[in-house]
Amino acid sequence: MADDLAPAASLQAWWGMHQEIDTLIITPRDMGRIDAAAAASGLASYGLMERAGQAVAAAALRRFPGAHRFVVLCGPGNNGGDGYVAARALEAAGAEVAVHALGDPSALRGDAAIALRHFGGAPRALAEYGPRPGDVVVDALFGAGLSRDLPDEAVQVVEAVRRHALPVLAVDLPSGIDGRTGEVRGAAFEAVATVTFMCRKPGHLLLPGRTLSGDVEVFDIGIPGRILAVHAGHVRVNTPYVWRLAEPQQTGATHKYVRGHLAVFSGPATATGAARLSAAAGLRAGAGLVTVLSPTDALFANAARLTGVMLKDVDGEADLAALLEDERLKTFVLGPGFGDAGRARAYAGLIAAKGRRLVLDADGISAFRDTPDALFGLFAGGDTRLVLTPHDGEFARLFPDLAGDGTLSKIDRAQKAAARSHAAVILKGADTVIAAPDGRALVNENAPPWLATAGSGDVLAGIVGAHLTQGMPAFEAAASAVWRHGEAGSIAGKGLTAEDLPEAIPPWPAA
Ligand SMILES: NC(=O)C1=CN([C@@H]2O[C@H](COP(=O)(O)OP(=O)(O)OC[C@H]3O[C@@H](n4cnc5c(N)ncnc54)[C@H](O)[C@@H]3O)[C@@H](O)[C@H]2O)[C@@H](O)CC1
Ligand SMILES: [K+]
Repeated sequence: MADDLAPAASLQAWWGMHQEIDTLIITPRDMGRIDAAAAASGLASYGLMERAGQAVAAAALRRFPGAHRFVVLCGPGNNGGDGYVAARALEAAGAEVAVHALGDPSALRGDAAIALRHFGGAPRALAEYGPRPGDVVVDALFGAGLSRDLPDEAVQVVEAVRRHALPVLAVDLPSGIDGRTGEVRGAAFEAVATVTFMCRKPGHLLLPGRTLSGDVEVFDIGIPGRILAVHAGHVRVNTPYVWRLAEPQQTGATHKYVRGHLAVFSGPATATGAARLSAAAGLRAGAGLVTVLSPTDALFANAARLTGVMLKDVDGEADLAALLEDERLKTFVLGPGFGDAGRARAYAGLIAAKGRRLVLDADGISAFRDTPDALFGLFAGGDTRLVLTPHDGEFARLFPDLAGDGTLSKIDRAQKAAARSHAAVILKGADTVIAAPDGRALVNENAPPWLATAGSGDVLAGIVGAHLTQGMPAFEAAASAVWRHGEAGSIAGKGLTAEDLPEAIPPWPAA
């Protein structure tokens, strides 16, 4: 199994065409490379720290004009250094400031030691901090360098601040959030807002870090975009910038077959609704034609409830094999409400053998729980023709080792799964990650919380299918589907049901 990601150099060029600095997601490891490159280019690193700390102070003053006191908590690394700069700037602005340090400040090195020297004051010990009403906490204990669980001393302060319900402004990341994974290491501050530098980190977008970061402000401390772009990895925020060049062309001459024919497999008579939701979403999302392929016993149930979408009796492999003779049927959605695992495996095999594209969702994914490698083998080689849309539970069925590896972030899991399965993987959740076999990954952030409702996934599968059948590459088809699905959730609004979603799928965003 080739799990090692070795993104091709050409990917850098791929991103280059889609480059927008504010869509970059920089891991702490990428940030190390960027720091080194910035230093090599002659940028003075203390200048970066000075601008970072000043930005934090400005945010504190702007966000908390009524603060009685700013309590700056400074850690043993450069995050603490930012804190000392901020403390100095807050004092210069006339605010009341208290500074408490974790560890011995005289042990600070490099830029952080310079920042302490410029601050000039003597920080008190962290354990001496006694929360008071009116305090605003500026959390500069740990940022990108957090490498293990928070020490007890810090945990106690986190708890005291929470007990007193004091507002927290975090520097770079709330202390305790792992910047690479978004996980809590022992305990973490819950920030009203976080000021981070240049780009967001995975910990700002992946849960629970996303929630605990509050509003994230990204401040430009002066590292040239060119350096960021070259040394960034292959993770971005899912925005139209990433896939707009792959959007299907809508010309006056667009013909329904040019826009592609999508087929969605229905489950048995007792479970047909999921397929119809997918089909309705596929039609709305731009497929020229959509057909529900129904087992014979479910034909009536489907026929009574379909308009616009066509219906065909497909009740077994022979029927499907015959249907696959029609070259215009390019894309299939298999899984929503499907039920029959044996039949799902057989259908997937036929679709793969005929070189068609497949969105495998729900029961279609679970059907391969005992033989995931058989599925991955079906779609190996050539362009990516498979899109997998698991939630965490389904993911664990196909990739139990990845699901159980606590060292991996959600981004890592999706990337490794995509490489292994030769599929574009949509790892669903409030922080959906989309990954390609070549190592590209996107984190989605436009989904409102109420989108997590029964049937929502069926709609998403249909949108992916519509995009694939219009000829979009799998990764772009998947990513743009997740984005349009999120927009549909916002448009349909709070209290939506999945039935409301197809109607609410928005047009493509203006290029
Ligand atoms: N990357 C950049 O270009 C810039 C980074 N800046 C700041 O620098 C920060 C990163 O600085 P560092 O790499 O020094 O990292 P941190 O300041 O986040 O923490 C690293 C220090 O904490 C120690 N440490 C890590 N986990 C610990 C734990 N659980 N318990 C006790 N000690 C622990 C490490 O040994 C190290 O001394 C960023 O978060 C940001 O705030 C800014 O100064 C602006 C420029
Ligand atoms: K922090």
